[in-house]
Amino acid sequence: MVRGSVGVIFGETGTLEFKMLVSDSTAVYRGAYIKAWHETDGWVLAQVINITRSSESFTIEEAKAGQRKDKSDDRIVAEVIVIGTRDKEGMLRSPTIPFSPGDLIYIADEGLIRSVLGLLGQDMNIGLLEGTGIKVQLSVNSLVQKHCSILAKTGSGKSYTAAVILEELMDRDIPLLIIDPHSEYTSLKMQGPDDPEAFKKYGVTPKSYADRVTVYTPANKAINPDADETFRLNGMNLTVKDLTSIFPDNFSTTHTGILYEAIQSLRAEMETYTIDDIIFAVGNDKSKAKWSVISMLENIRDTDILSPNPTPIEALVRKGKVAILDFKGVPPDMQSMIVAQLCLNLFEARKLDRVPPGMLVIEEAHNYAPEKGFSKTVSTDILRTIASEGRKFGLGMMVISQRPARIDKNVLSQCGTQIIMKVTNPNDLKAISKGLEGVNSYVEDELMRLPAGVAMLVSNDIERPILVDIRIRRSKHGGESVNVLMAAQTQSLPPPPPVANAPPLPEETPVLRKTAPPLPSAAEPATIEENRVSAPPPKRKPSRPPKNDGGKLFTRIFGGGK
Ligand SMILES: Nc1ncnc2c1ncn2[C@@H]1O[C@H](COP(=O)(O)OP(=O)(O)OP(=O)(O)O)[C@@H](O)[C@H]1O
Repeated sequence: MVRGSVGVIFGETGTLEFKMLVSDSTAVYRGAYIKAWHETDGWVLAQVINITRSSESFTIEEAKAGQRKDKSDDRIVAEVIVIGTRDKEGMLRSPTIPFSPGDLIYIADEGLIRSVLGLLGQDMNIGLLEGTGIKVQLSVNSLVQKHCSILAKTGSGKSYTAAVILEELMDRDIPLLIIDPHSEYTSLKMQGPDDPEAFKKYGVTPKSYADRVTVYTPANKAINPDADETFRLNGMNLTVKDLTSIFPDNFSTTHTGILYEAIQSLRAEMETYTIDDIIFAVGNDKSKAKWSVISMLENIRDTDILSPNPTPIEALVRKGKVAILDFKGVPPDMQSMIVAQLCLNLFEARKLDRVPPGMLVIEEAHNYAPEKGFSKTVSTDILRTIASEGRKFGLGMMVISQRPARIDKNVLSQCGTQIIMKVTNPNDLKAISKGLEGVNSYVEDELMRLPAGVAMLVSNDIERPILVDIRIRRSKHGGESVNVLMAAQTQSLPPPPPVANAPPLPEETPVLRKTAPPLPSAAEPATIEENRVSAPPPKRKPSRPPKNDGGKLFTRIFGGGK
């Protein structure tokens, strides 16, 4: 065999595939990029998709001993698919006449791999082309403008990979707004543990992003003490649509009619009005149905998410800054409502250039933009709009989910870059391959076997799906799963249930009360925002005697009520 070659083409050949007799069992592996000289096209890039090894020459003695002395007769055969070559105009071409049996095969060099695959981006370092030392660098513009999805089954490395991309975007001062249902991204503030070898391998250094990241809680600091700020939506001059879109299933036509009349009368009377004013005005209605409307409005008011001092979108989306909306302690239907309102504000603000171009990151996207037939949420429409129109306004979206089959197809299909990690659920695999060009049964097979930390990258900018060994995070990873056994063995037991004659619990049990969070202690001075939120405007005279059960939503959020 000629020096440097790893095999020879043999048997029946085609223009898109051929077989190769491998000369050295360690020289090529499944997925390896190789090159073959083609008589008309020159060097052509190809990839090994399967390898088999066979031997019929060993003796019974060798088999009995479980050892073979001579393996030199083993026949190692690789199945190869042709990727192609770039012509003078830079177009990808594959040969039109078959490869020639007997021609030698070599390991492909970096230049050929980069140019043929289209790995010419110079921006974001997300890792290494699997099995090589070649850096995979994506274009920031393309990834942000044309949206991106990260899909994988749970525990395969979605949030790790997302954080790697977010770090790269932060290093380039791209504003980010992250919807974080499980407090996984707050650890961007912390530097990752030192692992010199891994950092050297991927060409990065550990880093904390604490100076860029602000964590917002739509609940309060008693529920989420790690948050930096509270997040509030506008509670002034709410329209019928604003209110009914919060919990659309609860408002019938009659309820909407009552609300409409009440708000009309308020508008005729005053320039600005609060939700308490609306409750008061609804109280003047003559019908019995008003009590249901009042109850629903009180439920909305009691969540505390509405405030006369809402968090401005301009504070969340700023050059070089990252806002994390940490949904810890916020019930799911409230989360969708908040995502809907927030994204509407974001889209409007971006259209009017009130905030800079940036990226909206949606974790657990199947909950906020579910596919028809799975569930319905108020946030789907605006997320669809951003997916289809965001690009025009420089508003990108990163969609992250463990259930690709359950995400709205209109949203998923708009993502120009797909990063897919291990997926085994057949419906999810089907959803992925349906939505992507260039994903065939070989690719589906590959997806089921991917090890943690390796992703398949499918992008408009890259000629065919590639596997990427995702780089180490610069910041600390926050999505570690809980070691149940260790927790059970080390954590102290919860206090025993109260005995019959035990004294009642104090009136304020901080974590459970949301409408009146405890005042901060002297050691922990409250921020201005906290004071603002914990002291709502004086309420008008109650429109009816308060109910003892505290309202349905309140009960749902906090369990049994008082
Ligand atoms: N590129 C990587 N390098 C090193 N470790 C990784 C990498 N990707 C994932 N991991 C490890 O794999 C584990 C699971 O990753 P991650 O938390 O990102 O999974 P996930 O898909 O987001 O899971 P979930 O759906 O439960 O949130 C983590 O403990 C992480 O440390």
